[in-house]
Formats: sequence, C-alpha cells, structure tokens
Amino acid sequence: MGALRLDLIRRYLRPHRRTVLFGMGALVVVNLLSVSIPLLVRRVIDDLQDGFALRDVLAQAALIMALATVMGGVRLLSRLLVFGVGRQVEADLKQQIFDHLLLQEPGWVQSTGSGEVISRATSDVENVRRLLGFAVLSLTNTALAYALTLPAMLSIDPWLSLAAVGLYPLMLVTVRMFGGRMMRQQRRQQEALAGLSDLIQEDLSGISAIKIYGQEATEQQAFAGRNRRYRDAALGLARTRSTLFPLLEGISSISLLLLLALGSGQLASGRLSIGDLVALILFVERLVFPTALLGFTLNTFQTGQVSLERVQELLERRPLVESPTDPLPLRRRGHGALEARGLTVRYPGAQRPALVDVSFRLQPGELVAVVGPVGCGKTTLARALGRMVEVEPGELWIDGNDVTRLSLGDLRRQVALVPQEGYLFTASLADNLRYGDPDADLAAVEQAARQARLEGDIKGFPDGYRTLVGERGITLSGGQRQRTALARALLVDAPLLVLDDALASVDNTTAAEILRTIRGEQGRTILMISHQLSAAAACDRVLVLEDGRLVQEGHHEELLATRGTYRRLWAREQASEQLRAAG
Ligand SMILES: Nc1ncnc2c1ncn2[C@@H]1O[C@H](COP(=O)(O)OP(=O)(O)OP(=O)(O)O)[C@@H](O)[C@H]1O
Repeated sequence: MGALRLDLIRRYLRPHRRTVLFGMGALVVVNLLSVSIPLLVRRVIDDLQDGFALRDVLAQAALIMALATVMGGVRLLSRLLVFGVGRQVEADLKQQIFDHLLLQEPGWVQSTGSGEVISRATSDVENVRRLLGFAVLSLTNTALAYALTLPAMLSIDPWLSLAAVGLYPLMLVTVRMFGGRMMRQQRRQQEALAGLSDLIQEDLSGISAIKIYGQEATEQQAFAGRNRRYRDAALGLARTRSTLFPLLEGISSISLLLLLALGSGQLASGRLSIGDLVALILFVERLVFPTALLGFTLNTFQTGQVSLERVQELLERRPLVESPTDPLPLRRRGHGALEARGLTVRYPGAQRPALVDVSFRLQPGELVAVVGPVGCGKTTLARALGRMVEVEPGELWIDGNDVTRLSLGDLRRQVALVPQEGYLFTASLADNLRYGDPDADLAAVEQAARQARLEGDIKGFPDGYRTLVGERGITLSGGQRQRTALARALLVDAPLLVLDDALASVDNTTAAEILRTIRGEQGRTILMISHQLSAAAACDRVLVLEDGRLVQEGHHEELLATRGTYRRLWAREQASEQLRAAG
C-alpha cells in the first residue's frame, strides 16, 4: 500500500467537516449507550438476586428499551450523515471529472481510451466514496467500540476479559486473508460481467457483419466463453464468502464458550456475579462486528487509496490546449483572413512532426483547396486551425490575431470545423443542427439546412425536423450525415469554414452547388480539404501538402502545367476514374 494520502482525504472531507463531526459525535453517543446498556442489565440481574420487585424490574426494562431505541436512532443518524458525505463527495467528484474531461483535447481522450477514463470516473470514484463513507465510519466506530468497551470489561474482570477477546486478533487476520481474495474475486466478477455486456453491445452493433460473414457460431462460442468466466467468478466469490462467514462465527463462538467455561468457575468461587458474567457476554458479542468489519475496512482503505491516486491523476492532467489567461478581446465577427507562418505541429510522442514549416495566406472570401497523398497532414492542418492540437505562438493568425492569444471560445466562433464524420447526438434533427447555437430559431435552422442541400431529405423523414437521429434514432446515409454536419457548422456563421473532406459522400454536382451557395451568401473564407482533385479544380487556389510540407501552391491549371506532386496525383486520379468507367 502506498503512503496514505491523508492530504487528499482531508481535502475531500473539508467542505463537509461539520457533517462529518456531527456523524462522529453521534457515533460517540451510540458507543456510550451501547456500553451503558450491558452495565444496566448487569445491575438488574444482580438486584434480582436480592429479591424480585416487579415494578423495579419493569422500570429498568423500560429504561433499557428506551436507551436501546435512542441508540438505534442515533446510529441511523450517524450512518446517514457519514454515508451521505461519501455520496456527496462521489457526486461532486463525478461532476468535477466530467467538467475536466470536457477541457481535454480530443487526441488525449482517444489515446487514453474511453474505457480507462470511464473506469476512473465510475469504479474508482465509487472506491473513494467507500473510503470516505464506509471506511471512515467503520474505523471510527471500531476505535470507539474498543476504547469504551474494553475498559468496562477490564473493570469487571481483567483476566476473563482478556481470555474472551484473546481470539479476536485471529478474526481480524482471517478477514484480512479472505477479504483480499474476496476483493480480487469481486473485481474479476465485475470484469467478467463488463466483458459480457461489451460483447452483447458489440455484436448488436455489428449484427450485419456477423450475418454477412456467417459468424453466428463463432460469436456464440465467444459468448459461451465469457459466460463461463462470469459464472466461475461468481461461484468463486460465493465459495469464499461461505467459508469466511462460518469461520468468523466459529471464532466468536469459541470466545463465548471460553468466557462461559472460565466465567462459571469464577461464579462458583463467588468472584463474579451473574450480572457480571451476563454483562461480559454482552460486551464480547458487541465487539464481534466491529472487529470483523475492521478487516474489511483495511481492505477498503487499500483500494480506496489506489483509487484516490488514480482519480487525482486524472484531475491533475492539464489539457495540452488551453485558453490564454489574458485573451485578446474579440467583439465582432472577423473577415476570415488566415495566415500560417512556419506552422509546425507534432503529436505528443510522435517521431516526426505531422506538419513542417507550412506557410500560406488566405484572403477573406477565398475558396482554397488542400490536397495531398494519404497521411500528408491535411486533417492535422484542419485540427490546428481550431486548436484541437497544440499550435506554437506566432505560427497561425486569423484576421491578424495570433490564434494562441484568443480564448478558445472566441477562436472556435471564428473557425467552423466540419469533420468527415460529423457526430450525431441522440436528439431531434433540429437540435443536432443547432448544436453550436442552441438558441437559433427554426427559421435559422431551416436556412442552414437549405444551404447544405438537406431540406429535401428532411421532408422525407417521418417527423421532419423533429425526427430523432443518433444512436437511438433513425440512421442517416453517409451523405445526409455529412450535410447535417455542414448545416450545423453553417448555423454558427463563422467567417472561416474548414471542410475536412466533409463533402466526400456528396455527389459532385450537389457539392459544387453547396459550395457556390455558402461562399456567396455570407462572405466566408473556405478551406476545403479534399481527396478528390476534381473538386479542387473548381477552387480559387490549391495548396498541395506532402509529408507534412507545403510543396506546391496555385490554381489547378497552373499546377497541372508544372511537374510535381499535384500533376502526379491528378494523373493517378484520372487513371483510376478511367478504370472505374471501363470496369
Ligand atoms: N492523434 C495522432 N497522434 C499521433 N499521430 C497522428 C495523430 N493523428 C494523425 N497522426 C499522424 O500525423 C500524420 C498526418 O495525419 P493526418 O491525419 O493529418 O493526414 P491526412 O493527410 O489527413 O490523412 P488522410 O488523407 O488519410 O485523411 C500521419 O502520419 C498520422 O499518422
């Protein structure tokens, strides 16, 4: 176990210290009451030896019952208070993690893996909740139980008391031994269950592929394997539990027997009253639960500790791309002038940069294509413009402003990025379209849909703009998805529009119409990344990238007349089109 992060525990508990203190106070009351009850019972029994007075006995019994009831109520209160703090910290942490995740750049989320991030935001946070709720409560309770009960027992008969609780460390050791195994088995069972649900989810999403390739039997086998693993994990856990609990009961019964055997000797010799013996029995019984629980608590501390660190590591991760602390004020829509001055972008951990010393200028209102072989850095350029990857100061300028000096919010209002695969949220089509501007009215939404040539498709949808799309909604075709993503970006009305192969699934005539409309209506600068050189031919200018470098720049005709990458790519495209036409 690493060093106990008391600093973190304190930090999480600080906002709730009053509640925690109240909870602890309640625990003190509970433990005082639970020590006083056996002492009262002892007095009643001893008084009975001197003669039976019904009224006195009834009065004492009523008092004991009242104390027991108060104790139950206060115990409940202490649990509600301390467990409530655990739940509150859990809710706060989840919110904090979620807010923090939204600050991270997309590349980090992709490289870390959503499974890892989700596990930290859920299971680790739950372990922290158990540490701050259950573990804190039970540790305090055990400490108080021993601190108050043991002196009371020793005052009755020290040797008998020590003999009775002498076996209790054995109980602790047993729980520690089995508890560790139980936790590992619990984790294995959870993982097996997660594996099972992952497979169901994946197979349901990929059901078409399973059918096309006739892989039902393979998938059934895979499922049977995971199902078996889950069953074995669950059985293993049940076996450990059903060994541990009888063992604990056994140790506690031996303690009791020892107490009765030795105590009856003391009774016979008159060194112990019946009341003393009964009180000792009640005390010994009372210590069983806190002792056994201490073992589980130590395990909870151990896992909670690891989880605390994992959650903290996540929360301390600084996003690579952050808003400047003193951003330039930007009050109006810009003109969409863009300039790259020696732009160089390197992905974290990459051997070589994805963009190297790229320089170019775009005048407001220009339509410029970016082309180049696969992996030459086109998408990276699009990401750099929206600062989805880190850009060095002074290398990228929009309307004369260094992009790193603009707040990320302002920058992203100036640059609308349309990716090849626009993500659709499970919501109405209208809400998906107004995602970047939730207050946009229906007229604006309709205008954007018209500009992106999506209107005709929407008329064919069951509920028009109210049609549910995304995971749980209707499936849109590739072209419809792309035009939806484009309309979403148009609605934001940014002066610089970056299309990352965003019209690849749209036919050439429609794509040309869309481009004509969107550049004409609002005076936008458009940077169009494309795999199709025929689309680039219609642009004002073409930038040609190769191996992350800008190798050519000019109009389509000009570039064709020059020996170089563009002419090579063009020849290749023509050849493959001829092949397609022939075949
Ligand atoms: N998140 C990332 N981390 C590390 N390297 C990356 C990352 N994304 C892209 N790269 C690398 O950077 C280089 C440029 O990639 P980029 O996606 O910009 O190329 P592209 O021209 O858009 O490719 P394509 O034509 O396939 O769309 C490639 O070598 C790619 O492997």
